[in-house]
Amino acid sequence: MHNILLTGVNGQVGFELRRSLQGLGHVHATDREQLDLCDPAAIRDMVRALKPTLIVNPAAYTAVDKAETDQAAADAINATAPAILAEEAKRLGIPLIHYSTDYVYSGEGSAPWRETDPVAPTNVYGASKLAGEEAIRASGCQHLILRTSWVYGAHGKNFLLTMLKLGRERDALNIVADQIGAPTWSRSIADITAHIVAARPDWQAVSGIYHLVNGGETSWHGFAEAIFKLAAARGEKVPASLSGIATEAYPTPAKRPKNSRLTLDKLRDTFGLVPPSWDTALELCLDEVPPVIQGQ
Ligand SMILES: NC(=O)C1=CN([C@@H]2O[C@H](COP(=O)(O)OP(=O)(O)OC[C@H]3O[C@@H](n4cnc5c(N)ncnc54)[C@H](OP(=O)(O)O)[C@@H]3O)[C@@H](O)[C@H]2O)C=CC1
Ligand SMILES: Cc1cn([C@H]2C[C@H](O)[C@@H](COP(=O)(O)OP(=O)(O)O[C@H]3O[C@@H](C)C(=O)[C@@H](O)[C@H]3O)O2)c(=O)[nH]c1=O
Ligand SMILES: [Mg+2]
Repeated sequence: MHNILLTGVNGQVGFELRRSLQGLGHVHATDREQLDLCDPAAIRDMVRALKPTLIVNPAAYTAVDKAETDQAAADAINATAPAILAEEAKRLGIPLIHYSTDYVYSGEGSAPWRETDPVAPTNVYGASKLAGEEAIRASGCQHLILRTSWVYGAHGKNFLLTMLKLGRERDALNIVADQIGAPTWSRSIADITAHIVAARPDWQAVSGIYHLVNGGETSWHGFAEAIFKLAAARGEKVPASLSGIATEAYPTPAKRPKNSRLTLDKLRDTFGLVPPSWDTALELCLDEVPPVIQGQ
């Protein structure tokens, strides 16, 4: 029976982890009020009082554009907090499961990234997440760093829910078509995390970085097309026009990688786990988002 310390329970992945980790032990789920990750002493006190057998840390500073002008906060939550969790995990001799991002890669080229490829983040958020990864590795604790991408779900702030809302409000949408990656359902991330824990791996032997995304690839424009196809089929209003545009035509404070393709070979070869394709996951997720039909 595990005694699991879970952070960021109100986030997309944290919300699903609370559900997926049940049955593996007691889940001590914390939100920002119960455990403020900007407070290193609070993190240490919490871990030392709870004496968990596993720490799972999906909490993060995820506002990519805001991070460009808010680096101190991004670093505190994405780099310093994981460093302290890792130090405490090392002291207790327990594993830490942490989440990272496709935004650690440069985005150059078109070949799918492998976990061993060089990293070169192009924005503050990506750099802060990379610093978190490095601190965990340097701590020497048993760890899984699960790099995911383009996370969405029925809860929280994400591209799926933004598209459904904009689709109701606007007749025309322009969406970037030259950033390629895998939209990933928060539930897929949580379920696969739970499968790994349930398999009781030799944590020392499996410690390292793994990609964990839904299968296949598309652009944000392709993702939006799939969302509106499914939304239209259930009677929701969708935009009359959906255009694919170049990244340069959608200026944002943070630079985003164009190539976010991530191979899943290591996850499959190590744990025998193969996440569903992104379009299958999207259909399953939409089943849980109630349709908004105007005039009803
Ligand atoms: N979202 C995405 O598209 C992607 C996410 N990832 C990574 O996956 C993981 C999960 O992301 P996701 O679930 O989408 O993130 P969310 O932004 O949905 O959730 C993050 C959670 O972290 C919490 N948090 C932020 N600051 C603090 C703090 N100081 N103390 C305690 N809690 C805090 C937030 O709390 P509050 O609700 O109070 O703000 C929120 O509940 C993260 O590591 C992220 O970097 C990787 C690739 C893509
Ligand atoms: C709303 C909107 C977005 N876009 C583009 C901007 C961007 O390139 C893409 C996605 O927009 P978002 O604001 O969701 O992007 P963003 O929040 O940067 O998403 C990223 O979040 C972090 C936390 C990660 O780790 C990444 O994997 C990735 O999911 O769509 C349009 O082209 N048109 C639009 O109308
Ligand atoms: Mg976002």
